[in-house]
Amino acid sequence: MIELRQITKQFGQGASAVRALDSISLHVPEGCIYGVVGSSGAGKSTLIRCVNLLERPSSGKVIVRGKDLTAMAESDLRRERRHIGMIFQHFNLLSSRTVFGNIALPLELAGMSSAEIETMVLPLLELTGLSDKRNSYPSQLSGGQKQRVAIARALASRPRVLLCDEATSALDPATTVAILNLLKDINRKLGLTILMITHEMDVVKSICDRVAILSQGQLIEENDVEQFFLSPKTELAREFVRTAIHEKRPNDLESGFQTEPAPGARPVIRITFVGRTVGQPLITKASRQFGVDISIMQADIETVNGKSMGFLMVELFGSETAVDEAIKYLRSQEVSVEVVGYVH
Ligand SMILES: Nc1ncnc2c1ncn2[C@@H]1O[C@H](COP(=O)(O)OP(=O)(O)OP(=O)(O)O)[C@@H](O)[C@H]1O
Repeated sequence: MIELRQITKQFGQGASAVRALDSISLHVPEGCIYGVVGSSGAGKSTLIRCVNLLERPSSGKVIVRGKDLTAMAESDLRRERRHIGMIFQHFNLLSSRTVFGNIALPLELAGMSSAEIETMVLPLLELTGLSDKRNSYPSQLSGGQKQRVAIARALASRPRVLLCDEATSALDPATTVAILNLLKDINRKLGLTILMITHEMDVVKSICDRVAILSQGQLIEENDVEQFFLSPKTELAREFVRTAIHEKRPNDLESGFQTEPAPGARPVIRITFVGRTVGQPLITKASRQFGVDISIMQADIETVNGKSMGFLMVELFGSETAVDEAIKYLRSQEVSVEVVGYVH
């Protein structure tokens, strides 16, 4: 549905030039909720603004619904943009218009009659839970309600794609959950493809099907969200996963932790698995079968895109051979096993 091919964006020239995006290619399949995460300055806003050409890439192609936007004349591009809705961190509502008036705006600009507008806006008010607020002004609304208006307005022109630029970053945690649930609901009910950029891994954990990591303008890792949580490949991805599962670093839990093996040091391993019940029998089996004592340093069950995932960090006590055998056994099971270090 959305395809970026080798997108590069450079701001400025010469010595002061900033390469905000460096040859980014990604594909967002139809109906997918796709999250792009990255630290501040990684290029997230530039990336999402390139999708509807609010920012024109320096090179590369942007293909949405099979059409190359980068090759379009301005008038065709304006028409095509109607199929691409967008919401922002600070809502961007018109303060002089009511909730109804804000949602109706794109329809008025498209030249629709009042009767047509009414029939389109009323279901959107209902979908976003705003029916009782139709005559309120933005200043009378909470942040969550303002974002609901922005979502309804973005949906008014019946887009096939919704771009979300840090849509929950200005909201408190409970309101964030409500807005994410609304986006998931819209994705399911309308089959809308959603591309969201965020610096919050909790957002990815809650609703995304796929995720990409942006770092210094480059896309360094991309995966199905479950696989991403099971086995992140880069250090930055591991760090993002750690924040999402609120995992403490082993050296904060145990003194004498080190990353390199040493004689007499006990391995610390992280076991990640899908499903609530997988972890416990495996630990018991490994312990019994190989005569290894297993001490749990931390354990957590998280819901990742609707599925339960378990995250265990354990310390293994036993002879070197027994410990190696136990790790080998765990690796042969349907869990992800990573030796994160050693404790003296
Ligand atoms: N209009 C511009 N002119 C010059 N440099 C820019 C412009 N817009 C962005 N940049 C630079 O491009 C890089 C990426 O910025 P961008 O805003 O896309 O990052 P971001 O990941 O969205 O960051 P944040 O999370 O802090 O908003 C930064 O180094 C930024 O300073």
